[in-house]
Amino acid sequence: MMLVSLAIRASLVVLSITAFCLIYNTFFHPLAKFPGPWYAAASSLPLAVISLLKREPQYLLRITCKYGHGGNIAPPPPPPPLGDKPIRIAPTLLLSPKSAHIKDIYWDANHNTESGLYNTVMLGHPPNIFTIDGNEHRALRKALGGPHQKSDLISLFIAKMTRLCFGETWGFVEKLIDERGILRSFRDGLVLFGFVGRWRGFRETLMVEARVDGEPLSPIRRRAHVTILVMVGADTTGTALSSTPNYMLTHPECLKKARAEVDEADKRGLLSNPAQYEETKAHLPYMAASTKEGGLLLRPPATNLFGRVAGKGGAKVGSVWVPEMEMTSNAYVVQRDPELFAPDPESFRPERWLESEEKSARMETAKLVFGVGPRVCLDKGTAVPELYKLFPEIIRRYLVGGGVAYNKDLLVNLRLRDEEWYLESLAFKQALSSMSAVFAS
Ligand code: HEM
Repeated sequence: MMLVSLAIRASLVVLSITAFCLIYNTFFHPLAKFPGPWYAAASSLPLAVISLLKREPQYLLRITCKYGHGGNIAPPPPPPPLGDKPIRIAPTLLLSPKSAHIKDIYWDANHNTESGLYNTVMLGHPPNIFTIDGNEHRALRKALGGPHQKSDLISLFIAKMTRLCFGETWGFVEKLIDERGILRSFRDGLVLFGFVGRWRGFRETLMVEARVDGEPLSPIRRRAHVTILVMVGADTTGTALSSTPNYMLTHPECLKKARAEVDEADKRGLLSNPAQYEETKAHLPYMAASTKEGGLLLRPPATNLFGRVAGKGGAKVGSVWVPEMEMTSNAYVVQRDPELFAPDPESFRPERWLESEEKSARMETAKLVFGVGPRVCLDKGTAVPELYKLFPEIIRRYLVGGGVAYNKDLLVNLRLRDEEWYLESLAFKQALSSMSAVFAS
């Protein structure tokens, strides 16, 4: 009996606290005046559930069209304008739909504190590059960044694909495996990562914060950072790499154009082996435009909510003053702004990048795919060249055909285009391995 009455009392306390929070969040919170769905204002749980259902980018796009004009108006027929006012997508979080506001949120050092959205422990124990602030963050970027040589990897990838597709095995020894299942675990964890980050109550009350102390680059921290780099670098780049072929395969006319361009440049001797970043930019404009359009614009691999906390005194986002709360933008939303990408913000149309330099420059300002400001992607400088180099090489070496539903199940059928090139590269590799055998003995 006593237990029952205790349970009833506990339930009443929980209910009262919940009711208080809902009422406070909806009517008395500093962000109460900002438009947005009522349930988003009341609790952060709906956003967490939407993330769990894997519908967040589409949801954000829909509600920015509906509420981003400063009021609750019905969206006009397509393409609906995004509006230019920040909207409330969780009790303490505002989302700005306008690309013009990206600089207001991400560039000002005064707002360079990352919001609680990052505190999920999924990207390793804090403090890590995503959670530390100020000078320590700057020093860590310097230590973790640095020049990389990716051309060798492109050649290696082409060689591996050739071997895989044309008779030889991958071979465990050469480690073409997901070492210790790191990427699989990362991907498996993403759903929870998104859920925990968005549901503030869970994050702040139920999560036990684990901290690893010591110097920024102590051995244990260094290992944690390397794991972060592998996780955040490989899956994003892989997604961007597969999105462009995905679009190309479903738009055969684009694939044909790209192939003609690559063949022509190849015939004129303009491409090294493998094609270099500068060569793609200079001689393969259509190919470059397709990479920008598919893997980076329409399917930004990181459509996360990269929240910042407005610093002391608040932040001016466009014409709106935001109090000292969390604010964010979203690549999937701003990169579909009909004002910049009209008349077809949803279509895969690489030609839009080739219409005029002025238009292209304007569209570039909407790109949030790698983040912006002091926390811009650490390895953007090598991820972009990698994208520009690999796909022309695949087109150059293989005939690509296949069917698609979704990147996850993208099946590609590669057929060798140039038998002679394959035999030559095989002979070259054999010569190399006998040479190394000689050196080893
Ligand atoms: C197409 C590929 C990639 C995309 C789309 C991408 C996207 C992003 C985005 C949007 C951010 C900003 C997050 C924020 O505002 O907090 C970011 C940060 C970061 N990225 Fe990337 N990334 C890519 C490749 C890579 C690679 C290859 C690496 C390294 C191996 C890497 C390492 C990092 C790190 C360490 C940060 C945190 C930087 C900081 O907070 O100072 N990324 N990335």
